[in-house]
Amino acid sequence: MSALNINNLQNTFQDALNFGGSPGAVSTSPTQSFMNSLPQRLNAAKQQKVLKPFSTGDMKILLLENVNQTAIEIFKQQGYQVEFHKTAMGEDELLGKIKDFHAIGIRSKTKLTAKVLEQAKNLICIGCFCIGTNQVDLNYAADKGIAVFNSPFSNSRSVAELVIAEIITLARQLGDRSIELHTGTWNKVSARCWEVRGKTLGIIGYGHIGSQLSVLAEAMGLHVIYYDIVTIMALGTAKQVATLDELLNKADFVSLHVPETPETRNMLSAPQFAAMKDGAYVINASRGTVVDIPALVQAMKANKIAGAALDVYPNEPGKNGAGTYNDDLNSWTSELVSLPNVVLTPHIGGSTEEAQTAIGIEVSNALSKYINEGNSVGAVNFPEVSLRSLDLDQENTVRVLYIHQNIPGVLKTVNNILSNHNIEKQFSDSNGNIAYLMADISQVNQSDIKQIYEELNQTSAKISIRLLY
Ligand SMILES: NC(=O)c1ccc[n+]([C@@H]2O[C@H](COP(=O)([O-])OP(=O)(O)OC[C@H]3O[C@@H](n4cnc5c(N)ncnc54)[C@H](O)[C@@H]3O)[C@@H](O)[C@H]2O)c1
Ligand SMILES: O=C(O)[C@H](O)COP(=O)(O)O
Repeated sequence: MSALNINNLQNTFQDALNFGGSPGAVSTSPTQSFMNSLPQRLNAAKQQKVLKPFSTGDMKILLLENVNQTAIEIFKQQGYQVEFHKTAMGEDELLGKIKDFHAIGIRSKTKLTAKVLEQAKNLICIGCFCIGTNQVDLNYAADKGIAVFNSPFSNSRSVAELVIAEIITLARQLGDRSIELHTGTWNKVSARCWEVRGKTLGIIGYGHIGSQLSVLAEAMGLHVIYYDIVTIMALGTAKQVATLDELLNKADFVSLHVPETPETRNMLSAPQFAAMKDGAYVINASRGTVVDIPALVQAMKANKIAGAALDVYPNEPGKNGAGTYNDDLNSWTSELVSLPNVVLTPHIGGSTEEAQTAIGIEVSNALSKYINEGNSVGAVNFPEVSLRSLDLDQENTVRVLYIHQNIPGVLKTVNNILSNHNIEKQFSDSNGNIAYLMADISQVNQSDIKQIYEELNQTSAKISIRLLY
């Protein structure tokens, strides 16, 4: 049994991968019970037999940003070579390195730009071991036939819990009282300190995190309103409002939970702060570009905004350590840190043991299934294609993975090439400019394989081909 992994960029037979073992599937689920049973799940995932390349030692995976150890264990279990780094990598370092790897695992700091991906001649897939995927040029990756996976909700609860803590922290000025005592000042005050019961929380973006936050906030007696670009079912007694301005006019606490997009850039800036209630609070644990920080600083200096909790920033350091967060990265840092009732955290919304373990398992399994079987379910930039595992008991069966431009006539051409064999099963789907065909063909002799590859490689719509057998 062997498999060809042929990348269109080189137009050569690049890797010869084989696979053996019994077909199987590793499934994950994001529920609380899933999180509670993580150790058992990890063991199960490790023990489960999956289709895997025979020469797994050829697969090279680069893991950055201290991706959870569970991922390393699962990749090693597959037999892949793993290179692990605790920090993010800058563009120059990536440009020199990425061409050697078949897969890369990152979190929110490493930028996979078109310039970097252009050098990624061997890259099959990218794993974002987090929710956000804005750090990857998703369209460019798709155009190159590189599938991108993430973990859509494994850290949602962790972020929602952090925001709950911040709502009370801001209402009671806990950050300032703590700093004062740390520096020797006893300052027992009740002025402008409030209970949160009966206050209104305005949630911008009612997705996985926003809706989870809604449930927790109502349990503490907050009234919840939310604004979203799509109509979403309210949980509990929360109410969707029609406009952002309506939310800003009514909320005592405003918490942002939108992705980084062109539309969300500076979503809260001077006009939005002006529209908020006097003495309102702002919480941003989404992306640093969503809040115009200089405008926030002005609104706080004018006593319009009574406090802010920020977990994310327009420029974030790629590693931990003193001096990494300073005016070199963000020109407004010194003004922000000098304001009262400002809570600053270093992008830790999703940084809990539970979330990181769950993400490690989920994303490494998704990447393994894509590498070993071609299964792209869960990809964020790519057609989602899956076939049940290849029947390894059946002799002379080959799985064809053909990624191509989404233009008319391609399936006819490809099926013509495959037509001398028996097409056991086939699935094709498209997403924008990209289409992906997966087919299991039987009655294929060793000598046919090279010919199939060469004929597929001649097709003008081809982006990349892998043959698993
Ligand atoms: N601080 C952290 O550590 C941390 C952790 C996880 C996620 N995040 C960030 O939080 C974001 C939200 O996460 P999620 O899992 O809830 O995402 P999600 O996709 O489940 O929800 C996002 C919601 O925002 C809405 N939305 C999009 N554009 C909007 C706009 N212009 N106006 C109003 N609503 C809009 C969407 O319709 C959706 O309902 C992520 O994209 C990520 O950037 C940060
Ligand atoms: O997108 C996410 O999931 C969060 O921003 C967390 O990112 P991190 O894994 O880099 O902490």
